[in-house]
Amino acid sequence: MADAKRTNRLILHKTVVMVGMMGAGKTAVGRALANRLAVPFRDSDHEIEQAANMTIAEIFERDGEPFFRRKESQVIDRLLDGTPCVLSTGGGAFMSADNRQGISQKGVSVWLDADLEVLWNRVRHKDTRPLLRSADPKGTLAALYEKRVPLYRLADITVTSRADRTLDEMARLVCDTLLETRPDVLEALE
Ligand SMILES: Nc1ncnc2c1ncn2[C@@H]1O[C@H](COP(=O)(O)OP(=O)(O)O)[C@@H](O)[C@H]1O
Ligand SMILES: O=C(O)C1=C[C@@H](OP(=O)(O)O)[C@@H](O)[C@H](O)C1
Ligand SMILES: [Mg+2]
Repeated sequence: MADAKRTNRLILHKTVVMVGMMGAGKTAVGRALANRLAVPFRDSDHEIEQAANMTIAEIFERDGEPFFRRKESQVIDRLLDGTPCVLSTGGGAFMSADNRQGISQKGVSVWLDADLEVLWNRVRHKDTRPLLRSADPKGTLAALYEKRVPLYRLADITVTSRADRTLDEMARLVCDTLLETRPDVLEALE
């Protein structure tokens, strides 16, 4: 596997869509994975922020969450129709049945599965996530976790994100799992 990376002979046939809770590492691992696969990296939150010239928090505040969700679905649809890339979504994107359908038809979903403590430790120091701007952010995160995990389980591939795994280790694990289980998505040329 390491050789395949070194000789740059990995061919990505379908877009890899990172899903999971806030703090799971979708953005950071997605970027490392794109680098490893030598394909473009896209992040739906970043695309929305750029198009609106506003932060996610400002969009939530001014236009509301339903507006944000519509933009999110549009961005995901558009990027799934482009050349294969790594696409990191926001934590709520996989809750929509329409988004899940588009992702499974045109790409492959990878759930970064982290437990609540790991997630909390990764999001607690930042106030950029509007849904966690509550009186009890840890309780809010826990409630979202309970509600969302059954849907994340529907993802095509699951990779466990433990506290002791680095970003590069995570990217390698996702890459190796795709190579082993999804030759229709990722191919290593001899
Ligand atoms: N496997 C990991 N090892 C170390 N730090 C990580 C790991 N995964 C995520 N992080 C860190 O946790 C924070 C949240 O990650 P991020 O990629 O923004 O998550 P998400 O996009 O899923 O909300 C970032 O500071 C990121 O660098
Ligand atoms: O879980 C969610 O509903 C959200 C997660 C965020 O992205 P990350 O999961 O990348 O933090 C961002 O899309 C928005 O704040 C809403
Ligand atoms: Mg992110």
